[in-house]
Amino acid sequence: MSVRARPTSPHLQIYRWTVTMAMSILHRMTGIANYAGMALLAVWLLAAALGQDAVTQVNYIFGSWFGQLVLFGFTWSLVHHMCGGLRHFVWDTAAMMEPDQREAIAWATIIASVIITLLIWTLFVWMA
Ligand code: HEM
Repeated sequence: MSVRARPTSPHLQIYRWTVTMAMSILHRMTGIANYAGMALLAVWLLAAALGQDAVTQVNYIFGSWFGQLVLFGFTWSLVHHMCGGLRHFVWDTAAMMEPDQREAIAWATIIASVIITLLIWTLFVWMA
C-alpha cells in the first residue's frame, strides 16, 4: 500500500533556538521549581514551629553542600521567574515588542537574574 506524503508540522528539532524561546520555556520551568522551593520553605517553617531540635536538623541538611546548592538554585529560580514576570509586565504596556528589543529584554532577564542571585548570596550568605 502506498503511503501518501502528508504535510508535517514543525517541532522542537526543526525550530531554530532563539533566546526568547529559551526564556519562555525557562519561565515555566522556574515557575514549577518555585513550587518545590516553597515546599522547602514550608519544611523549615514547620521545623521552626516544632522546636529547636527539629530546626537544628533541618538547618544541618540545608547547610550541607547539597542543601546549599539546592537553595542557591531556588534563589536563582525565584529571581529569574521574577525578572521574567517583570518582562511580561513591560510587554503588557506594549513596550519592547520589536524583534531586537525582545531579544535584548530576554538577555537582560538571564543576566540580571545571575547578578541579583550572586548579590543576594554575597550579602546574606557568604558575607553574613
Ligand atoms: C513562589 C512563587 C511563584 C510560583 C510558584 C510561580 C509559578 C508559576 C508557574 C508554574 C507559571 C507557569 C504557568 C503556565 O505557564 O501555565 C507561572 C507563570 C507566570 N508567573 Fe509565576 N510563580 C511565582 C512567582 C511569580 C512572581 C514573583 C512573578 C512576577 C514578578 C510571576 C509572574 C509570572 C507571570 C507573568 C507568568 C505568566 C508567564 C506567561 O504568560 O508565559 N510569578 N508562575
